[in-house]
Amino acid sequence: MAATASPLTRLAEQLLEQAKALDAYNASNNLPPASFDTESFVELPLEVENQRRAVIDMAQDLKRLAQGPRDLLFDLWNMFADLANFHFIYHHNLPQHVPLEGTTTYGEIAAAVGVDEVLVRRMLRIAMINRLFVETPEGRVGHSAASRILRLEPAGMDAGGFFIEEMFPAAAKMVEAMKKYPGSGEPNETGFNLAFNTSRPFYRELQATPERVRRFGFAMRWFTSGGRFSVDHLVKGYDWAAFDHEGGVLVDVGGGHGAITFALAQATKNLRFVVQDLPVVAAQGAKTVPSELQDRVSFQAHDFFTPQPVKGADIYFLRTILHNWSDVQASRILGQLLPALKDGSRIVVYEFLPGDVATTAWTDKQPFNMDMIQAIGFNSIERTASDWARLFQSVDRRLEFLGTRTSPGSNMSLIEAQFHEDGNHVA
Ligand SMILES: C[S@@+](CC[C@H](N)C(=O)[O-])C[C@H]1O[C@@H](n2cnc3c(N)ncnc32)[C@H](O)[C@@H]1O
Repeated sequence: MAATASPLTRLAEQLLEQAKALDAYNASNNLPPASFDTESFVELPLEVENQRRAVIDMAQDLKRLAQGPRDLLFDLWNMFADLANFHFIYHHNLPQHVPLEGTTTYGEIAAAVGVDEVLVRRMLRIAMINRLFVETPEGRVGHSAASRILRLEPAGMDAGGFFIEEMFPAAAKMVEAMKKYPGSGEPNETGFNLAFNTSRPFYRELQATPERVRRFGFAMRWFTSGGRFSVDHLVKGYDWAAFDHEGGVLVDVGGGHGAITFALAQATKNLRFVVQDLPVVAAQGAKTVPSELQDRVSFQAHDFFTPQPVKGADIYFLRTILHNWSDVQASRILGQLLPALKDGSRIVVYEFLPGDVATTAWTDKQPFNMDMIQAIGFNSIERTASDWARLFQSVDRRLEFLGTRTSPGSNMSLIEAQFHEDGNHVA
């Protein structure tokens, strides 16, 4: 009698099937097979994207099964080492010191950044285990696909810089902050506040240093590029055309440097956009409006804890805003919109949406990563669908929660509410 396949073998067999499907997709589209040298799986049809996700989830479990629980624990605990290693790479901007094509030596990199060669070699070899950079058989250094992205896309380094220089120090202080301020929903009683020795909330603290504002804004823009993060999911995932008429207005509340507004403006013809943010952000963003959008896009300095100055807009749009604020603060932000709303105005929120039950799928983890960021830096929460329903209902009975929707292949979700002047939608 044949022995029943073990979980390890079963998983490996299932994975093999999906991996072959991915290879077949590349081959039939004249794409090179996936490798660490070139970027692969950039834009995929939904079915193939689902196969890719299945491979990732199974590979992750396969690795963990093979590791066993002890190695799994060490892997977890050593994550700080990888982050410290990346900090070195970020600080010395090492991707820029490795040529796009061809290779260089550890000595040349060390001389260029003014650091000891042995130290540079140690750091790069650790990075190589994470598939950043490669060492040739001759002992020279070149790019991997991932480090090449960091060389070609400075905003990718900004994204890394935000994680490593803002959130990583704050993370180390999260538990201390929770002990010092038990149950706090205040934005200035966080790990970030202890790490940076400031009483200002994260975004206010950044305002004091325009370079930190710039880096954060560029990071946010970078997060809208590519795959499951692509802004295309938002552009295609909502009926913007229904509002694209003469006189239609969308207010992008806390719209940062305007990345989302620019994408929505490109996809519409008549809709006008007002991007609101704190003064330094709004001033930086205003300088970047593409010339063809200048008659429909404007920036405005506005604190969303004060009354909304644009009255009667069709849509008040908040992307990754409310997740940075506890329920008490988020209710205050929504409350400042109320006097500006007209009958039928929509509040459209775009956020990560963790499921209401636990998951072990690695590809479902992003909303949970974001939830950790909220706990570390903001004393806030990444809300589930039922949390959103509760939040809107608690703000005002005239707000009808219309529900959530997630475009296939997207890792963010749309959450929508509508204002009814007479409150008659209430059953
Ligand atoms: C996570 S970012 C999101 C930016 C943009 N919505 C996006 O998705 O790219 C949060 C934004 O809220 C802005 N912000 C924070 N506090 C604010 C306030 N009190 N009034 C207006 N904007 C604020 C920040 O400056 C930042 O641009």
